[in-house]
Amino acid sequence: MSKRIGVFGGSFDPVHIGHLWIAEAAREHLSLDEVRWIPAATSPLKTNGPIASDEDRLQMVRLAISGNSHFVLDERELRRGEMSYTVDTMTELVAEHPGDNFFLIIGSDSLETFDRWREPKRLLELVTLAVIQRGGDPVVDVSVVDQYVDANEPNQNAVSVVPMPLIQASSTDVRNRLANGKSIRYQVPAAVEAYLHANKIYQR
Ligand SMILES: Nc1ncnc2c1ncn2[C@@H]1O[C@H](COP(=O)(O)OP(=O)(O)OP(=O)(O)O)[C@@H](O)[C@H]1O
Ligand SMILES: O=C(O)c1ccc[n+]([C@@H]2O[C@H](COP(=O)([O-])O)[C@@H](O)[C@H]2O)c1
Repeated sequence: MSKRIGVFGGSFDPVHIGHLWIAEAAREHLSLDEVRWIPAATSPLKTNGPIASDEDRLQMVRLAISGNSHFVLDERELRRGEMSYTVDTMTELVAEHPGDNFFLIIGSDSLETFDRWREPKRLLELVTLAVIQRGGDPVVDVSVVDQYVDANEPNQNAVSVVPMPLIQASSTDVRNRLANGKSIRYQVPAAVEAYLHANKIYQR
């Protein structure tokens, strides 16, 4: 039987409660069999690179998703290194899972930049975008993909918007709060909070 696989890429610098809620909402709404979490080495539009080390970001995602049998950690982008182009990752995954259906989970801010991603047209041949409206951002506008989708082609369902309460959590906010000695309790899972404090990550 073919599987429905969610792919959730991010810098996860660090992973926060918004990421977990988004992944779970997408899993439920789209009846996904699994959500594959893929920490990026360097996200192509964040060229300064992440602040925490690859190992720390990986470990925090590991802690965050532990206990959820639908969530899987996929280390391929960190192993590959350099710039993490999603089209490269999806080409590999689709070749490894012929016949399965892939859904790329992204926030509305990521969708807004989609025309600057590498090979967006080819990427849309490989996945359906599962978009989540981000709290504080303009209302999601899926028309950015229109230029890449031929209305006569079978792949018309390029985008699915996942309904869920708006969340304003962001990694930037978590990092800033830590740098200023503020509480991050309940903004990241307790195990991630303990890891950040124990290893003095993002703290001044
Ligand atoms: N609160 C949120 N609501 C909706 N989508 C989100 C939210 N937080 C993150 N995302 C999405 O999750 C994916 C991975 O996010 P990422 O790891 O870059 O964290 P971030 O919080 O966006 O980071 P930063 O604040 O440092 O830019 C992106 O597609 C992003 O749009
Ligand atoms: O492939 C691209 O060109 C591309 C451009 C921007 C972002 N992405 C991916 O989108 C995901 C979220 O990115 P970010 O910047 O919010 O961490 C992450 O997996 C990135 O690799 C991918």
